[in-house]
Amino acid sequence: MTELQFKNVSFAYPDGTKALENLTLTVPAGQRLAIIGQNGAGKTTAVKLMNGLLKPTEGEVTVGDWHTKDYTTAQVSRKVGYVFQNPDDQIFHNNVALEVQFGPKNMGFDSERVSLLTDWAMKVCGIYNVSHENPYNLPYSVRKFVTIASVLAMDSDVIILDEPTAGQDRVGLDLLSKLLDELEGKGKTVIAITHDMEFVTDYFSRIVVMANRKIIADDDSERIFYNPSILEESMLKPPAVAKIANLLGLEKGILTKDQLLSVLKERVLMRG
Ligand SMILES: Nc1ncnc2c1ncn2[C@@H]1O[C@H](COP(=O)(O)OP(=O)(O)OP(=O)(O)O)[C@@H](O)[C@H]1O
Repeated sequence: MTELQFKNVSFAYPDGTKALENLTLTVPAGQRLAIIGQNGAGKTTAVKLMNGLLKPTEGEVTVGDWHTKDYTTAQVSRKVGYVFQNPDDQIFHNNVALEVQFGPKNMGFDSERVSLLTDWAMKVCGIYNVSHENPYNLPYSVRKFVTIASVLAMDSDVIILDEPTAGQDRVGLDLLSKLLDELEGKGKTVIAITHDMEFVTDYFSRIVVMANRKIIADDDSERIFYNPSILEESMLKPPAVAKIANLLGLEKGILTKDQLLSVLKERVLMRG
């Protein structure tokens, strides 16, 4: 199992744009972590450093006992899979099964392992029944699951999901929820970048907030979404449930629909 570490990491793009300043972060193996923050805060840059697509300008990024700067992107991505925000940046086969098989085949896995991983990945991503389709004949939301399956099939210890809920309806969200449980059961680390605050509060116990190239908070959702200074600095909007609870003058810490309902029911019962 693979721990990820950033030690005093800064990064500037070749044109001189400073995207990250002095990030220090440890993600233990098997953890589920959400990275949130305004546009341009540095989230995508940070995860590209995790899977070796980018190398730190200063500081160290380690994946297990590897310093990413000593390894190629192909080598690091065997340990840290990255599902891009836009599936169309990632799909290049004209058949779903071929697309999902490509990674494990390319990694030299034997044919039995390729077939087991491909079948498992297509099933958990709900695309088994479209395995013979051209991905480009499928809706965006399903293409996104094709790219998730392609990364899962490579069996990396760490999986990064960039905006997984974008364009997903209730069916897609249910699938994602089951997928997260499945990955947790397998001991995989899952790191999601997202602007979907309901998704964060429903599924992630650890949240890293980025603003202006830095990590400004690393905590649970209650301490983040009920902390006005973090919300102001990051310009984040709390989930709708927290806003409603606030308007109703309910106690702090309510973040999910279930929590809200149970507090409201309790109050109704107390009145009755
Ligand atoms: N290839 C690039 N060349 C130069 N600057 C870049 C490049 N990619 C990103 N940047 C800049 O780096 C900074 C951090 O961008 P990044 O994409 O990491 O932010 P983000 O938090 O992921 O934003 P978003 O939520 O919009 O995806 C921004 O100022 C962005 O304009």
